[in-house]
Amino acid sequence: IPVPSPEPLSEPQHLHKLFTRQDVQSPINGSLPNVTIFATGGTIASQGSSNTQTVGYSIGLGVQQIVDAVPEILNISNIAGYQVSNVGSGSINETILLELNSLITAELEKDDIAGVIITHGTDTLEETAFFMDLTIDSPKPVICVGAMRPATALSADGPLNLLQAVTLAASPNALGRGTMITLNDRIGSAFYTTKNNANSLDTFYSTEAGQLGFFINQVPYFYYEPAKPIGLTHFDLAGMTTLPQIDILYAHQDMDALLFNSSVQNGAEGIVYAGVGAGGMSSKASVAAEAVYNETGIPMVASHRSADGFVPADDGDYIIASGFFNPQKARILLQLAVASGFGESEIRGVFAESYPSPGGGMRRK
Ligand SMILES: NC(=O)C[C@H](N)C(=O)O
Repeated sequence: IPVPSPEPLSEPQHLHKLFTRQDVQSPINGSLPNVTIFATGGTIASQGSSNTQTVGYSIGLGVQQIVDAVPEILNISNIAGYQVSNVGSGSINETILLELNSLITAELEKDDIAGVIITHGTDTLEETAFFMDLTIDSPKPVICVGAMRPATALSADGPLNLLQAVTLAASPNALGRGTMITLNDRIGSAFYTTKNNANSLDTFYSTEAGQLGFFINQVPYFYYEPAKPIGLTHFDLAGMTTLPQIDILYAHQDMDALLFNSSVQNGAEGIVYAGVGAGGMSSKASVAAEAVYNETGIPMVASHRSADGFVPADDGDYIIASGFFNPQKARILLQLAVASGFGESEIRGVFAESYPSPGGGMRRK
């Protein structure tokens, strides 16, 4: 198949409204719901040099091309699109998150909008989805979608994923469920869903609390009535233009004790560490972490490097337990809490609310 050679875009290109409903070839159908797509890049916007290339491809498709590849979506919705960025999701940053938040908030306030979609690389999609779940206060659906194969690949998954995302965003059944992640027929909760496999199509398969529903012949089927996760804290980002630096440190055998100091010296205002087991680290790193905490008072959150699991409240520890949150989600939560000016006990409360923690706090000092 002929493949154009796209110019990879390395820098985010913000706020280009590429098309409106009027620009789309088919006339606006007043009986269809309106859905707006916010495109950020990722594999769903990528092309390879052949139809068998599934690694090492380049980002280069804009939102208009992504939509043009799935004309069927115009049978179920009127579509508008914004190109917010066109980057691999490892390059999504606070600027893009804040822009997405304010654009989506404004879009969902419009009476004639049924829901919105974020097209996104899958690598960090769960972070953006979690961020939106915590910061967008609307019953209308926010659907995050991506692809694991580039658009040029044999059996590319992006087109059907997009069709399902649009179906979901336009579905009355999706109301009141917060931000969702959809990929490969599955509908997952942004609060709990995690990327599980670096390469396979079913990467957002999650075994525990994350699964909300499934597409059956492109009809979204939900297992439960609309519900919000226990402990979801809403953060109001009005007027916020930056977010604090929160670092993630990865624990391992013989973990370097200086990592905590380096983070703080580089400007971190909070640290999450991906602990061994249920939030552990080497004794020398532990001594260093506590010294940094005593000196700076910055919040430190223990998560787990294992793919799944739980870090329990440890009464008496200065460290805040992440509960069910993996390191990348704990980082988003800590970032929003620090950005909101929360003190340590409030931050502790925000984490503790999402898991069983008798007494509500863990810190004795
Ligand atoms: N499947 C993907 O979308 C991966 C891609 N590297 C990303 O932007 O996250």
